[in-house]
Amino acid sequence: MSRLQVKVLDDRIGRDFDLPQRATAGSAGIDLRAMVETPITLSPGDCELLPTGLSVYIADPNLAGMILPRSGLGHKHGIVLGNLVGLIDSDYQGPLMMSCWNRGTKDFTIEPGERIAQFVLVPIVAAELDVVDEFDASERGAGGFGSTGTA
Ligand SMILES: O=c1ccn([C@H]2C[C@H](O)[C@@H](COP(=O)(O)OP(=O)(O)OP(=O)(O)O)O2)c(=O)[nH]1
Ligand SMILES: [Mg+2]
Repeated sequence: MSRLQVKVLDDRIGRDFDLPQRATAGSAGIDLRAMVETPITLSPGDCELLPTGLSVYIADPNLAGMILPRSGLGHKHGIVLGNLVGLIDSDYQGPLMMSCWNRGTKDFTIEPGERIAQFVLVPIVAAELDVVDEFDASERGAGGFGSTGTA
């Protein structure tokens, strides 16, 4: 288990709402709460930047954070992320924000403290770019975008 530094920016966390945590011991993600002041209704197509009430400092450049949708909200209600996936740099120390997008067909109301997305830590391979004139030949070469067929 790794450690992650977190600042609580909203005093309702720890008082009215638990600090975000894993729903089960094996959960990959930590659910993030929408720390809005009042319920917010997203009409179909609406996208709002919502605070999590937290900032995190990952510190290790070999790690990054990702904010991902929750599958139940995404599949059943069309509530996903406006940036599809949020990527959190290891040196970012600002407020952790969620871009929340209603890609569905009905209004959806988010209550203060509702868990609407999840945070995961992932390893990063930081590569330097080596400029070359030719690549060593590979089996695929430049084929892509369906070049191998579907069967
Ligand atoms: O869903 C997100 C995505 C990003 N961030 C924060 C953390 C991240 O480290 C920073 C910058 O994100 P990114 O690099 O994706 O955005 P950018 O548009 O390239 O901004 P910048 O020029 O600041 O890098 O914004 C969030 O809080 N939530
Ligand atoms: Mg950037």
